[in-house]
Amino acid sequence: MDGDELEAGAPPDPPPAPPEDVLGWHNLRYVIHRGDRRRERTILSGTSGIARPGRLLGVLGPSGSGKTSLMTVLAGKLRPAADGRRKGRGRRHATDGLVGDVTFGGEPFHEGPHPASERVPLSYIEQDPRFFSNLTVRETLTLDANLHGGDASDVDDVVRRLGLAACADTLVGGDTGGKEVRGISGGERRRLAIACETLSLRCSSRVAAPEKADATIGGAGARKAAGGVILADEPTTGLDAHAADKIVEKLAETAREERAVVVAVLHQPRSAIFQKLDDLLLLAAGGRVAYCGPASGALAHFEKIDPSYHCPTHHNPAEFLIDLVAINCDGGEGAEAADVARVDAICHAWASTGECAAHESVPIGVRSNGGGDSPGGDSPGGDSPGGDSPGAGTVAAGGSLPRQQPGPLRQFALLAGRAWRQTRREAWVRVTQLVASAALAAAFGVCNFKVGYGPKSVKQRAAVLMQACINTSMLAICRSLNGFPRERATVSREMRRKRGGYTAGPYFFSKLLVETPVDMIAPVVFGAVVGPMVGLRREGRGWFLATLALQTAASSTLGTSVGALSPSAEMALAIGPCVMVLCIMLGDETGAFAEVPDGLAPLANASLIKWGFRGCLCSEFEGLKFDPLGDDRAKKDAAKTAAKTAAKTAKAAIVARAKKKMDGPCPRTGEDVLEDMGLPLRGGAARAAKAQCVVALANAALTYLVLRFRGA
Ligand SMILES: Nc1ncnc2c1ncn2[C@@H]1O[C@H](COP(=O)(O)OP(=O)(O)OP(=O)(O)O)[C@@H](O)[C@H]1O
Repeated sequence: MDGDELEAGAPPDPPPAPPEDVLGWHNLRYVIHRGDRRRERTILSGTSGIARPGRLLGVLGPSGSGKTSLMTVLAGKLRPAADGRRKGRGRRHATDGLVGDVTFGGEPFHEGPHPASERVPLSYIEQDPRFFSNLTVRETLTLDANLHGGDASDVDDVVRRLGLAACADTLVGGDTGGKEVRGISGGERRRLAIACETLSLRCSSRVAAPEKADATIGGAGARKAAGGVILADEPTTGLDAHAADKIVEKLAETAREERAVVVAVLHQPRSAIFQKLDDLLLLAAGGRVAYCGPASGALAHFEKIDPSYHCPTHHNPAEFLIDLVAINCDGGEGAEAADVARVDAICHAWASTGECAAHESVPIGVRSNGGGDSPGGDSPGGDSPGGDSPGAGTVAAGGSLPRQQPGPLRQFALLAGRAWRQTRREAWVRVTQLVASAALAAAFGVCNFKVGYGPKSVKQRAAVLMQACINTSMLAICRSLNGFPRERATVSREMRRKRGGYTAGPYFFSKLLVETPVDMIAPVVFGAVVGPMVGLRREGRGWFLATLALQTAASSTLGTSVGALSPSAEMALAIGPCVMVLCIMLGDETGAFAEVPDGLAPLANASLIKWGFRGCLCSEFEGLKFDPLGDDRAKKDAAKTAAKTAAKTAKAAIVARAKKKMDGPCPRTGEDVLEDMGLPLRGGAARAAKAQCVVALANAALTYLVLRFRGA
């Protein structure tokens, strides 16, 4: 078109046809080197293929053929790096290399400044999906819907569609930090995972226009945006045939109804499951592609390669196909060579097809309708539910925004509600803590009953206070080390969601706000029992209890920061107690555990035990009066005996002997004790409380930053 035509008002070129929402992977090559090149292992070798919207693609192949590795790459957990090194979480190897492209709608899916995965909802259903154990199925889905800006009608709909109505009010169960809670079955769990992803796709795909805000997918006033991508890694493993069948049925339905690209790795699916697959990707060892196209055309394709590759009637086609590309290493050299030759021939046959060439090219023909590139004459574009309207399934410019995603405050409120439910339903943990704390306090009280005000009571008081401090800290740190890292897997999945996810702040601070006050109850009960039994100074008991409560907060946040920094729950549990012992060593003001060298003294300021113990000491000894001949228990007994058996002079002699037995000279006041320890004589408890708050805030800030920048 020349300039004259433009000036004459000729219509401009029509905009290019929107790219079809096809997920493609092109020439993926993933090699692992173990130390040197001779120990190179090829996991994926030139793996290419496509998955179409509205269709369920089943990934089959013998064990070790690279199915999970491929899913990891598609999910973006493993990405090609410019220098060929492996990126992302997990173990790193010196020369690990992944090259190739993953595209969606012809655009890079994970790479580049604006990857398609930023606007296309992407879900990864793990083999063992994790949820909060003390929430019911409905509560889990409702929270998900609310985080996506959806409502109860969305929840009701997915509950019905995924067949979860019967267990909607059952606890999900499992272990997220407490005891193993009995809950829904394995199959229901997987269906719940699919329900969550369906909900996510549905809410995310809504058109943001206010007048259409309440339209549901497929209903008036709404149109389907990019249906999203669901990747399911072995969703049927460990389930009985019927439950596995149901899962695949639901995945296929989700693909159709949400117009999503659904890719599922399946292990030895039975015939009924194979029939439910729309498309099939068959991998041989090393991630080599033996077939990628409509499942209905697979058997014909192999028969075309060699008529002997004919699947006998009544034979499970999935098993037949997997056997066809499996290499039997136990059958002797000859048999193995024959298997290798057969698999080579099959993979070469696929590599020479036009479909394979189309899948390999980047970007592949995804911008066209793509209906003609399927083998076996079966046209995926033709029968794709999403293919009925050219406009349907296109991604709105800039992505279709979901309806009213909740802001941080709303997220905070929703997550605080969940934390509260989880905490409330773990009442048995709290009751156990309370009983254990009260029993421990009683034991302490009996062993140090009414220590009195004699010289010996100085050590006894200090010992009780130190033990109270350590007990409080251990209780709190164990609780958060046990709970926090375990729920990280669930939280990490939720936080990573592009839509309906939440940020570190609302999650962490809602958890802190709900759990910490509840965690404070047991130590306060401990202090309330120990104080009167031991005979701690009555006026100082308020500060004593407050110090224990703050100690709980500081220790909980220390536990969460260790949990956030540790890669796994097991490592957190290994590191946490060591950190606590270090805190005890550095924080012991009496020098009973260790003499901290001067060089390490600044480090001691980070010890929460130091401030907790100091707070307890100051609250106890400030204003305390001692009596060298007073009501020390030993002396009392001695004096009583003396009164009965001897005259006044004899009594004096006994008292003198008792005094001699005591440890050193008796201080006159608590301030003498504080002075000896180098502690402030006035207001020490308040200053220690401030320092405890600083330690707690520093740990909370560290946890927040780790969650914020590294994710849960
Ligand atoms: N990080 C790694 N280091 C070493 N080997 C690896 C690594 N990742 C994958 N492999 C190897 O690559 C091969 C493919 O692994 P992958 O888990 O993808 O296979 P799979 O087809 O999913 O197997 P299965 O069906 O048994 O689950 C396996 O032999 C595995 O041992």
